[in-house]
Amino acid sequence: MNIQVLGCSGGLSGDNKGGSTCIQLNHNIVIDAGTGLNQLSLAQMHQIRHVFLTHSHMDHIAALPTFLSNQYGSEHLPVTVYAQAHTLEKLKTNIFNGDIWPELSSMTEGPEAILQFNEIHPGECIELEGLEIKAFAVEHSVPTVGYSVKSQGKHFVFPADTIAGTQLTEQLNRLGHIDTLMLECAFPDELLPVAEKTKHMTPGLLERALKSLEQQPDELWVTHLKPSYENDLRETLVANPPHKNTVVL
Ligand SMILES: Nc1ncnc2c1ncn2[C@@H]1O[C@@H]2COP(=O)(O)O[C@H]2[C@H]1O
Repeated sequence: MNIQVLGCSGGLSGDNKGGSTCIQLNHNIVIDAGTGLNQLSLAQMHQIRHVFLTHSHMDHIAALPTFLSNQYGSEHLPVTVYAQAHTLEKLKTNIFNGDIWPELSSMTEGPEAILQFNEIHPGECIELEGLEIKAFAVEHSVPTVGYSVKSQGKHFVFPADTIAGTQLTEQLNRLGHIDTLMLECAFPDELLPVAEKTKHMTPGLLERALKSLEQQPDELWVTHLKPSYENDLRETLVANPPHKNTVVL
């Protein structure tokens, strides 16, 4: 498994590195379609056939409409977008509605058929090209799933945007040994009330979530730092790493 984090910022980062959430699992599968997707060349974008969405928030879908339009002319159509019913419905109603962007999800015949939606349910496992991709429900401000990805004996887990709590602990414990856990940390501890309201992590909550696990992952990737607090969060996480193998992305 050669995972590439194309973007993992919790917003518009104001630098030229990465972008918002997009994780490439192999040459044709990504999780989320944030602006990090723009790290790929056009030829690489044409290879992408499967997009697994965690939830409907803009920083996770921002590049999806323009990415799909880039697919005209690609040889490998359609692109399948996997998401929960809530996310698919919001995309149809608010994005692919003929006003903001063409109604791509209704164009199912002929050369315009570049997109198909595939509803997924928490607990469902999809096998694609030697990867086992399993969705699991997490607690966020809109219906959200994380993904567990197994391939070649390795286990990568991305709980997406979420807050520490019983649901996250139970889901992660159920998944067994994790090689790489990619957990978010959006706000500093001083903004705990905002984190609680928006269902995100702070360094303190991240530490609490890790301590609640029956088994520690081999390594922790920390993501989704909100740009306004990024420097502060990096300092805190480097000074007090929540795990012995912590990488702050
Ligand atoms: N009360 C709030 N205070 C600060 N930021 C907020 C508030 N509500 C929503 N947001 C922002 O809106 C964003 C929506 O996407 P996120 O959940 O990633 O993160 C959220 C926050 O960055």
